[in-house]
Amino acid sequence: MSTGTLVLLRHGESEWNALNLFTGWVDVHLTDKGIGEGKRAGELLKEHDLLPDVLYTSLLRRAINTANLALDAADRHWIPVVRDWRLNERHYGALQGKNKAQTKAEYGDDQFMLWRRSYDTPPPAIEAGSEYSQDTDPQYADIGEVPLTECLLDVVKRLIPYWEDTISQDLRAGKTVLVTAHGNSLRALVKHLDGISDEDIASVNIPTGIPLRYDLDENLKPINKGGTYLDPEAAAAGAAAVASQGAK
Ligand SMILES: O=C(O)[C@@H](CO)OP(=O)(O)O
Repeated sequence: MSTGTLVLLRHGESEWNALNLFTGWVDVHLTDKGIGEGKRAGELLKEHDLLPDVLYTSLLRRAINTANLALDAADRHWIPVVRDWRLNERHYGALQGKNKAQTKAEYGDDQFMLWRRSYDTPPPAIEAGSEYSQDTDPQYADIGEVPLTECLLDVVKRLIPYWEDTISQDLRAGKTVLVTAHGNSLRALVKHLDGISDEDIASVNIPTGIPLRYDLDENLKPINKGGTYLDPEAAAAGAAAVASQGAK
């Protein structure tokens, strides 16, 4: 059987994306625009005859709800679903709930970029038990130690073993796999797939709500390096908008 097809989808715009707040593991809702993006993503899947056999999502409602909207629009609402915390967004530590523009103004461009896009420098840890910490959240009771902050390297360390054990196996079995997750958890996966260096990953940004298709060889290496967005123009505009967050 030939190797399956991978489709990555970042959730649609969330309420905290719209407010320009660092989000991480805070479980915020989609905006009306985000709901529309989820539906549009499903229409794109249908138009491109890219119909998933199985869905993987994080445990966060913005990814779960985006995937449900997309699959409903693509008439694939019935496929099996696997949800796992290892697909969660990067934990943003003490920055969770803080405004990006204010953080940039307060700490300066370099520190802001270091926290936001460096590979191995995590933001300061969030205080356990504080409003935007997940350390006492029953949702994560069985995962051992809930992170108090993460850099992208930490996400790679939790996500890639999971990828090897689960998603890869479905791809090797020839399935079309939809992974609905987050800006930074998908950056970790794209880094692994495309072999992007620790430095170059800083300039890779994933737009909300646009399916990104990867065709993989038998070693699960991309045949189309960087993948192919189903709406390339909207994806370029969306990625540029993510890159410039914090500017205002
Ligand atoms: O706030 C976040 O959790 C992420 C994704 O929205 O933001 P950033 O793109 O700044 O890493």
